[in-house]
Amino acid sequence: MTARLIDGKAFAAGLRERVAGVAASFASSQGRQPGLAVVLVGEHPPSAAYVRSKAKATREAGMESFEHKLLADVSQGQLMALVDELNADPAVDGILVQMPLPKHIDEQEVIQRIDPEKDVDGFHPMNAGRLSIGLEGLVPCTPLGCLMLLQHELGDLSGLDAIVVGRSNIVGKPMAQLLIQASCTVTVAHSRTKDLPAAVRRADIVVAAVGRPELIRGNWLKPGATVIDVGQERVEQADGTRKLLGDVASSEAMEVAGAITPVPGGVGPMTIACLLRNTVVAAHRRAGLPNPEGL
Ligand SMILES: NC(=O)C1=CN([C@@H]2O[C@H](COP(=O)(O)OP(=O)(O)OC[C@H]3O[C@@H](n4cnc5c(N)ncnc54)[C@H](OP(=O)(O)O)[C@@H]3O)[C@@H](O)[C@H]2O)C=CC1
Ligand SMILES: Nc1nc(=O)c2c([nH]1)NC[C@@H]1CN(c3ccc(C(=O)N[C@@H](CCC(=O)O)C(=O)O)cc3)C=[N+]21
Repeated sequence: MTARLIDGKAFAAGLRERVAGVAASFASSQGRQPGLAVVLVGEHPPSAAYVRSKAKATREAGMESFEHKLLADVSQGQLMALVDELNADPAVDGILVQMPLPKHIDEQEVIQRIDPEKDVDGFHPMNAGRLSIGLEGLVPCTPLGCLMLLQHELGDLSGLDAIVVGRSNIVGKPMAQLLIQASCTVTVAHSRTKDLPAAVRRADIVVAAVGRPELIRGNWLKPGATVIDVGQERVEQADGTRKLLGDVASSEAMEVAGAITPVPGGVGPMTIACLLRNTVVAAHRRAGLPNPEGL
C-alpha cells in the first residue's frame, strides 16, 4: 500500500485565491488594500528568502506589502520603535517580525509589543491565551495550515488519537490546542519523551514538528495513519547538493501511512497562505466588518 500525498501546495493555491477575492472586496468597500508589514533583522539567507516569498504572495493576493530590513546590530529600542510605528499605522493590518532574531534581541519583548489585533503570527500571549480558552483570535499560521489539511483529508477529527511531536510556542503547543479543540485525544511529545516510537504507534494523526531530519521512521507509524510533516531542514547530500528534508523518513512512511504531506510542497505553502488569510481577517476586524466567510 502506498500513502496518498496531501497536496499542500494545491490546497494553499486555492486558499490564496479565496483570500484574494476577499481582499478585493475589502479594497472596494474600504478604499484601501489590506496591508502586511514584514520585518527582517540581519542577513540570515533563509529568512531573507522567506521574506521575499511572503512579500510576493502578499502582492499577488491584492494586498499591500511593507518590507522593513534592519541591520543585524539594530538595538532593542530601535526595533521596538519600529513596532510602535507599525502598530500606529492605519495602513498596516498585520505585522510579522521574522524569527529567529539576533541573540542580543529579546524576542518575547518584541512579540509582546505587537498590537494583538495585528499579530498575524498569533505569537502574542493574548492570542496564545485566547486559543487556549477557545476564544476567537489570531491563530499561528503553521498549525492552522496543518489543521486545514487534516480536516480536508479526514473530515471530522473527533475521537481520533493525535500525537504532536515538538512543543514549541510557534508550532507544537498551538497545534495541540487546535487538535484538542477539534476533539482529538492529544499527546504532546518532546525531547524527554521516554518511548517516542511507542507513543507514535498509537496515533491516528501524527504531526511532526521537531527539526530533526527523518527522526520519525516508517515502522513507528500505525498503518493508515495521517502524517503531517512540518520539518524543514536543509541537509547536505553525499554529492554536495543540499536537500530539504522533513522530520519523517518519507519513503518508509509512504509504505505504512494512509496519507502524508510531502516536503517541500506540504505544510510550507500552507503557512504562507494562512499568513495572508490572517491578514485579511485582521483587516476585517480592525475595520469593524464581520469575519470573511470561506477562509
Ligand atoms: N513548514 C513551516 O511552515 C514551518 C516549519 N518549521 C520547521 O519545523 C521544525 C520545528 O520547528 P520549531 O517548532 O520552531 O522548533 P523548535 O526547535 O523550537 O522545537 C523543536 C521541538 O522538538 C523537540 N525535540 C527535539 N529533539 C527531539 C527528539 N529527539 N525527540 C522528540 N522531540 C524532540 C524539542 O523538545 P524540547 O522542548 O524538549 O527541547 C522541541 O519541543 C523545524 O524543522 C522548522 O524548520 C517551523 C515553522 C514553520
Ligand atoms: N515570525 C515568523 N513567522 C513564521 O511563520 C516563520 C518565522 N518567523 N521564521 C521561520 C519560520 C519558517 N517558516 C516557513 C514558511 C514557509 C515555508 C515554505 O514555504 N517552504 C517550502 C519550501 C521552501 C524551500 O524550498 O526552501 C515548502 O515546504 O514547500 C517554510 C517555512 C515560517 N516561519
